Amino acid sequence: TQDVVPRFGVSYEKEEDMENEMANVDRWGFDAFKIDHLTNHKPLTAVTFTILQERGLLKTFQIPQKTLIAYVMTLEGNYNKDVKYHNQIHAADVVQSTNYLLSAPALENVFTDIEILAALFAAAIHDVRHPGLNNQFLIASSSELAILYNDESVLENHSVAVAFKLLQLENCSLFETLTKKQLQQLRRLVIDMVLATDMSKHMSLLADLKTMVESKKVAGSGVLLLDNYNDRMMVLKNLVHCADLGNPTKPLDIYRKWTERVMEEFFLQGDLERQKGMEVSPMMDRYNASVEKSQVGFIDFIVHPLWETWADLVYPDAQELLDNLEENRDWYSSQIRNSPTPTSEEDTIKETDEDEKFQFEMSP
Ligand SMILES: COc1ccc(C2=NN(C3CCN(c4nc(N)nc5ccccc45)CC3)C(=O)[C@@H]3CC=CC[C@H]23)cc1OC
Ligand SMILES: [Mg+2]
Ligand SMILES: [Zn+2]
Repeated sequence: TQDVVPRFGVSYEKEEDMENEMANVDRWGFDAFKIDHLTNHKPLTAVTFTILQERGLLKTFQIPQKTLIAYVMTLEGNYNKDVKYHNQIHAADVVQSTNYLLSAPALENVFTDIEILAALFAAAIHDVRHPGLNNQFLIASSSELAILYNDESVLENHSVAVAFKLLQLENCSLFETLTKKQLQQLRRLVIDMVLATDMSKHMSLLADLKTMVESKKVAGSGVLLLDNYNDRMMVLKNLVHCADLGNPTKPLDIYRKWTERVMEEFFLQGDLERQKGMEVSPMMDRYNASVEKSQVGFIDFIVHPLWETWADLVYPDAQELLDNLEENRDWYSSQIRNSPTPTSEEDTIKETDEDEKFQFEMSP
């Protein structure tokens, strides 16, 4: 008999609080931190189980509930709880954000069930076993992982490999009910989407998205027409990439918590670089950082250009997210400790030069 599983896949004490928070699972203001607290650090299992169940994907692919729970619990256990940002709460946030973006009216009936399953699975696994250090550090320190992956998307390759390895564990064979062809298609989609979360691919991904928006083909009903595999793949890669870069588009109180965590993680890497006599990476020197300036630069150079283009693609479905982003950018800009207002022309120029320092080139 199908033994009964808990409503959200995991056990929790406060029934009412859990139901109230999970009621927001389809909203952009969903608070993954609250679910982390209510589930005793199992937010990824709760979110992934609830969303796959809600989309009817377990039924569609005949996936037993207990197999899904066993797999995602194991996956969640392979996220590093001591890492401040790239942990299971970030994974739960990206799954929930990916689900929201997939639900845009402009994308209704655009993607197949296998593509939707692949995108949600890619979001769930995309940072598993993240060490709290970036690719540049792993490469510069000749880490085992950089040697294994020849300096190419080291973290992203590692996360995909670990996630697929976990599928071979006892009672974790999540995709055993899929046909050989479905599994081949899913594996290709997942590898491509997770590898596309490597920020060194950002500029080319955005360029492809811009090209598509310029030549956007829309059916009469306003739904996007994606009539070939490459276009569908490119939109899915950008969708998960947007979810991964979604923090600044969230309600300010949630966004600020992500900023606090990512800066803690970056500063710990900076401490390690300093200890090892390496050059301390930009934004990672706790003794010489402006958190607010970093966020304004991050939004101006990376997040806004991407989200502005995404909002064009799915117009008008992402307008509220773009508004949040612009409001949040203004808030962080207003928080930049107000250096004395420059009294003359050359002071103004000097201050701008100071800001230049914050735009460092994306790694090749
Ligand atoms: C909430 O706040 C953050 C959340 C995530 C990240 C993440 N940052 N990054 C990098 C992206 C490119 N960066 C910048 N590039 C260029 N040209 N200019 C910049 C100007 C100002 C700041 C950054 C940059 C460096 C960091 C990752 O690689 C992580 C892993 C994957 C996705 C995003 C993550 C940063 C946050 O705040 C800075
Ligand atoms: Mg990543
Ligand atoms: Zn991520």
